[in-house]
Amino acid sequence: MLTVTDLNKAYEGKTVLTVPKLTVPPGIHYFRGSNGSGKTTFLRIVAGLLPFTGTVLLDNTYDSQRQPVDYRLRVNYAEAEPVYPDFLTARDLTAFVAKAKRAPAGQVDQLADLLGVTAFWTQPTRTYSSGMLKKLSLLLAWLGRPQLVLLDEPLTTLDVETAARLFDFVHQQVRRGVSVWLTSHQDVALTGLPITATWQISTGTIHLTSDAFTG
Ligand SMILES: Nc1ncnc2c1ncn2[C@@H]1O[C@H](COP(=O)(O)OP(=O)(O)OP(=O)(O)O)[C@@H](O)[C@H]1O
Repeated sequence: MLTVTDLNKAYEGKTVLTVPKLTVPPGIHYFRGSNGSGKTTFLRIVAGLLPFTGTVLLDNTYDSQRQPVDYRLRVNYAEAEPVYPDFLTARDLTAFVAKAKRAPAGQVDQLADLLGVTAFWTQPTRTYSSGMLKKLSLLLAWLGRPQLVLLDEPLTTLDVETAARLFDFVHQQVRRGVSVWLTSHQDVALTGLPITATWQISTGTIHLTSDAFTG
């Protein structure tokens, strides 16, 4: 469903990631790697948020750089450590992203209830704990009708009850055909999700480590 070709990413002239060719089928994909290996860089590239050279193509149709609007309607991303303008509330940010992502009616309320964001809906984000910021970022990542949702470290700072509800919801979405990629320094088995394949990011590139492809 997603193909990466001739990817090269450098920061300040120093290459951190080189991926000659990578094809990731639908399903739940786990990207692991040590600190600084390039997981966030890779997810941000796939999310269409970082400049790079090469091609990222969704479903052999949507090029992240040539058709950024169509592409980003289909690929959503939740940051590992979300940062928002501190005067905005969950309600403000959700309204903005819901419009951009063309969220269907009722979706915002459903997700806000699921993730417990309703409890601090009108508070400015400067008053949020790290877990509250995480819940908001996870809500934003499901808005619209994404085909691929990228979750960077979804387990960190999330309370156990919310995590259970989130991963139950993720599993439902996967059964409906949505693909999910995630990174985690914690045991990914904690998500309870059936992982399609695990990928290792190291020495500046990406390799498949286990190939279940059961999805
Ligand atoms: N804005 C930046 N400017 C310069 N170098 C950067 C920048 N962002 C990341 N890097 C470098 O790119 C490499 C990959 O970083 P990245 O954040 O993608 O790693 P990561 O695998 O997500 O790490 P972690 O597990 O610690 O979150 C690191 O060497 C890092 O120092």
